[in-house]
Amino acid sequence: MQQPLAEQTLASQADKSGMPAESDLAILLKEMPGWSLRLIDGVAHLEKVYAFADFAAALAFTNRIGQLAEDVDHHPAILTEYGKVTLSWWSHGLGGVHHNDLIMAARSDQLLNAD
Ligand SMILES: C[C@H](O)[C@H](O)[C@H]1CNC2=NC(N)=NC(=O)C2=N1
Repeated sequence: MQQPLAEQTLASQADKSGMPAESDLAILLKEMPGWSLRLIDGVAHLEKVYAFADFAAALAFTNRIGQLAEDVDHHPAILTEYGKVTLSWWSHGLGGVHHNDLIMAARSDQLLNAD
C-alpha cells in the first residue's frame, strides 16, 4: 500500500512526470476535503480556505506553514486575514501542480491541529 500523502518524501521537481493530468488531479482532490483546483493566469494551483477564530489564530497557522515551506524549500502563496487563511500550493518552476504540492497540501492540513 502507498504511504499517506503527508508522509511521502518530496521528489526533485526536475521531473515533470510528477505532474498529474488535470483529470487525475480532480479525482485525487475528492480525497482531500476543502482543496480545489484553481487556474490563476492559466496556471493550476491547489487552494484551500481555512477558518479560524481570529487574526492571531490565522497568523499562528500562517507561521507554521511558513516554517514547513522553509524546511523543504517549497513555498506557497498565503493570504492571512481576520479568521481566515487562503493557502495555495503549486510549483512555480514547473508552472503547475506537481505531486509535491499534493504532499504539501496534506501536510498543511496536519498543521491545523498542531500545538
Ligand atoms: C531555488 C529554489 O529551490 C527554487 O526557487 C524553489 C523555491 N521554492 C519553490 N516553491 C514552489 N512552490 N515552487 C517552486 O518551483 C520553488 N522553487
